[in-house]
Amino acid sequence: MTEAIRQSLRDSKAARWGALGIISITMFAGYYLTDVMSPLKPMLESEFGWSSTTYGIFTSAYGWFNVFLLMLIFGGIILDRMGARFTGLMSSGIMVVGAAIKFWAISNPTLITDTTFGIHTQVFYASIGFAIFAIGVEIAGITVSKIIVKWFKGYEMAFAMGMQMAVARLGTMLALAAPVPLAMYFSSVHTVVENGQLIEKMSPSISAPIAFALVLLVIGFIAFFIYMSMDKKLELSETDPNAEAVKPMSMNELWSSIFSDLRQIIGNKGFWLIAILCVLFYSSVFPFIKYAADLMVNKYGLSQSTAGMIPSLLPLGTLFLTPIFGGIYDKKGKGATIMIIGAVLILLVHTIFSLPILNYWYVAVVLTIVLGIALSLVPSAMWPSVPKIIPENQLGTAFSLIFWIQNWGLMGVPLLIGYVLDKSNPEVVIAKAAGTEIPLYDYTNPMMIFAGLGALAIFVGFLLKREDRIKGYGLQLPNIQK
Ligand SMILES: NCCCC[C@H](NC(=O)[C@@H](N)CCCCN)C(=O)O
Repeated sequence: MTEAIRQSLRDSKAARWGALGIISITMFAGYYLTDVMSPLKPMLESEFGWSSTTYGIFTSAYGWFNVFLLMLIFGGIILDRMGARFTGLMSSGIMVVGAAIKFWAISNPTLITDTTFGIHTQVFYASIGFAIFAIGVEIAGITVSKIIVKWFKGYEMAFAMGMQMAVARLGTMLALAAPVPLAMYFSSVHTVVENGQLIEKMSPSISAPIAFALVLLVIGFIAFFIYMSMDKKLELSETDPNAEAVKPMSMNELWSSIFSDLRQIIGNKGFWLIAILCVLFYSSVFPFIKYAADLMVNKYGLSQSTAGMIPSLLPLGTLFLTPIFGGIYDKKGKGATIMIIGAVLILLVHTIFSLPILNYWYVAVVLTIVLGIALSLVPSAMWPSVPKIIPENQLGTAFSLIFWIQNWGLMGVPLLIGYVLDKSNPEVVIAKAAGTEIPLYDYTNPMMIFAGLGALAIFVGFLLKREDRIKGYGLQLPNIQK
């Protein structure tokens, strides 16, 4: 046994970090497409006539198929049964298809005037594309998590997860900073009649940043092909030539193994606490990112072209901090405590954002940086804690269930925020309908919702710490085995 472990490919530092580098490219591209529309919200409103509710519908599409069609859960089951190579290739292919549909919808001006199922046809197809893409990016996320456990267990696992998340956040950062400059760079000039006069108008190309995403996703798809050969080598290096071949399962055995896995996972209280903490935490960060640029325009008086800059600082801090906190967890432990501190920061930041005072851009910068620290703390400890609660052969299913629960929040919260924003600002809705000058949105209520999620996350964090004490999961212990 010891001999077999010593000869495994994952014992080579270069091999495991090389594998991580390759799969990180796929996730980088996925995260870029996920948030590419955020800084474009004001443009979508002015160019295509979207409202905040429309934008909320589009954004919530991320969870439609994952949540209602249980795509994520199927993805986890497929991952545990078919393996990382098949699932990774399938999911990165789905990402490309979804992004292509979204690109087609956004770049097709003939869709602007019609409606489908009661919504703007353009929004409908863009949302369908985004929903398909989201199946891919979420299943790719769980696949990558399982791949990291496979290569790094007993080694620097939290650090590796932190590094992968850092590269993915680079994608988020690019998505917040690049789309407006890209849309402006590819803008076109056309002549319109206004007040009886012919005037030249600049129209930004909203589809250009999405075309860029499509190119990145194709590169990510190709990168996964390269990873597949490494995965095969890893498996060969760990296969015992004298071991008997595994007997294929009958259909009945397959179903009963799936149900037995599901039963064991959902009967585990630690799993539920991690999943609830996950949905509360992520719902107070990722949906916030979707509105952050708009918040900067409306609360802090920034121009549309610079508004994405401050939110892009959020992932910037996480690039360095997530691996650092992951490294601390690997060496010193204290996973539950790290998650609680992150949740406290969330509450603090969103409470200050909700106050109708301190409307200075530099306050927004400081708050965004602190939010970035929270976005480093919680994930750096949360994800490497899952393998301490769930056995490796059920990890794909467990990650997929956690992501599934999280997706309820990623889908519901942006929709809720868009709705609350329109409801709390009827004068904006009226002005848009009348075509008069649009007043600023008041973001107090949406930000209070985000703060409330942070408060609940702190509570659940303490429950998790208590459960860890009772069950001895080892969340407060280091990951590296000496
Ligand atoms: N190895 C940990 C993987 C989880 C990383 C986590 N991603 C998610 O939670 C996704 N379900 C949602 C991604 C949304 C992308 N903006 C993360 O912290 O990114």
